[in-house]
Amino acid sequence: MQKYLIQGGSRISGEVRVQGAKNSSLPVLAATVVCSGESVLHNCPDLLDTEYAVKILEYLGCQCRREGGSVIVDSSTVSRWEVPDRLMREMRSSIIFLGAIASRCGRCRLSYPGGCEIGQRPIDLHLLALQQMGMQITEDHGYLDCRVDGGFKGANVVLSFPSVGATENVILAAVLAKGTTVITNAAREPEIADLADYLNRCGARIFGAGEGTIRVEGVEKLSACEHTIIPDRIVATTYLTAAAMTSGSVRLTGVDCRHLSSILPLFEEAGCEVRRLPNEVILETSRRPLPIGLIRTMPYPGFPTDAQAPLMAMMTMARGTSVFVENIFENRYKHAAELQRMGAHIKVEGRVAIVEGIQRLHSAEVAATDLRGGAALVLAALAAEGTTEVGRIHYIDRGYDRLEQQLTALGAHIKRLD
Ligand SMILES: CC(=O)N[C@H]1[C@@H](OP(=O)(O)OP(=O)(O)OC[C@H]2O[C@@H](n3ccc(=O)[nH]c3=O)[C@H](O)[C@@H]2O)O[C@H](CO)[C@@H](O)[C@@H]1O
Ligand SMILES: C=C(OP(=O)(O)O)C(=O)O
Repeated sequence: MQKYLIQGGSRISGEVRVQGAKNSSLPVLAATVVCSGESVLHNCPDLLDTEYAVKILEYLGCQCRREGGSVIVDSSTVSRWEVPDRLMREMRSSIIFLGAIASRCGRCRLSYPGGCEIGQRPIDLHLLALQQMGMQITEDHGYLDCRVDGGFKGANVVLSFPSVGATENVILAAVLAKGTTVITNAAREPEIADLADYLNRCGARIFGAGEGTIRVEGVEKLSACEHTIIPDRIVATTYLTAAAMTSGSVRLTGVDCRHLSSILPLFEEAGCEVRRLPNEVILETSRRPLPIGLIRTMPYPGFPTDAQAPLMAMMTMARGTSVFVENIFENRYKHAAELQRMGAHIKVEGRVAIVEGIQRLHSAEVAATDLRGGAALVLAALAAEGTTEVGRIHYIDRGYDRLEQQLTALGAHIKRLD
């Protein structure tokens, strides 16, 4: 298993172009199944998860190729409607293929999705909504055998929680449905709006994506298009944190500041100077971070759960105490125990974590527990005294495109070892 060796103490400084968003590229790759023809997806990050999505597309019969930062998918040759268990288990986003395949083929057979263990992550909201739209589901030895005889029908879908994945699945079912679908309490994440932008370019009629109520008028046919994936707001946060923890300075290019509106003020609260330009953010600081009183994770536009672990790493070395409340996933503090190995003072009680900042973290042998928890350990190692070994970095490879190259260019001492 590969690991990182990170010699801490260097100031992170320089410019980095932020990759395309994992959480946009995965549903958009799944959505290519409902659009016949060749989709060209620019700014599509090169990650383990996008590789898995491409493997699913190829299994379904699509022709896929990568040309630099773009992935090209020709879905005119889709010939299968099932996803094997080994591919379903590789990532959470595999479940988004359910709406897409059933929409295209009227049938779909797949098992429960895998991915990082940060909570139970049921798919009840996805299944309930798709059933309301006419899907019949039979459970068969761990597989879901799904049929939509006569195709999906528009429905009024009320989500009891604004689930990102359930909203995406309903949109994919609704674009080719007969009639109109209204999603109430839809997720408002920018990645939902990006999925809708792609589909609308292909001929879909989706209104209100990015808001709490989305209306989708079903159309007969969708034709593939060219689309550029939005920047990754969590990766942007990770690089900002690296600079903030090392008294450094970083200029992020290719970002959308609107997507960082719940995040940038927290860096200011931590004492960093933050400048917002149209597609850039510059962060500078020369001192240890100040504590950020209370950080509660919330659905967008609130503070994102995916940024909780990186910010916790930063607060371990703040000049005071901070409190985190994780409201989205019930088991998303696994990184706390690893940060403690590096000297961090963290007390976890259910959904609350109290982080008492210390002067300096020290090196240790630690292991990534999930994607963002792994990123938090890399950040802690950059700021720590000595050389830290971060194991199980395949979790980090799920979501970060060339992380060590980018950090090296910013002045970090980081090596990947086999
Ligand atoms: C690929 C992708 O886009 N992943 C993101 C997506 O995950 P994902 O789409 O899985 O997250 P959801 O918004 O669905 O989950 C939020 C909460 O709802 C619960 N829930 C969800 C569906 C369901 O059927 N039943 C149910 O109870 C989940 O267990 C969780 O507690 O949004 C999360 C919340 O912003 C992010 O952390 C993930 O990075
Ligand atoms: C939890 C995450 O992703 P996924 O939903 O793909 O597991 C994440 O990106 O932090």
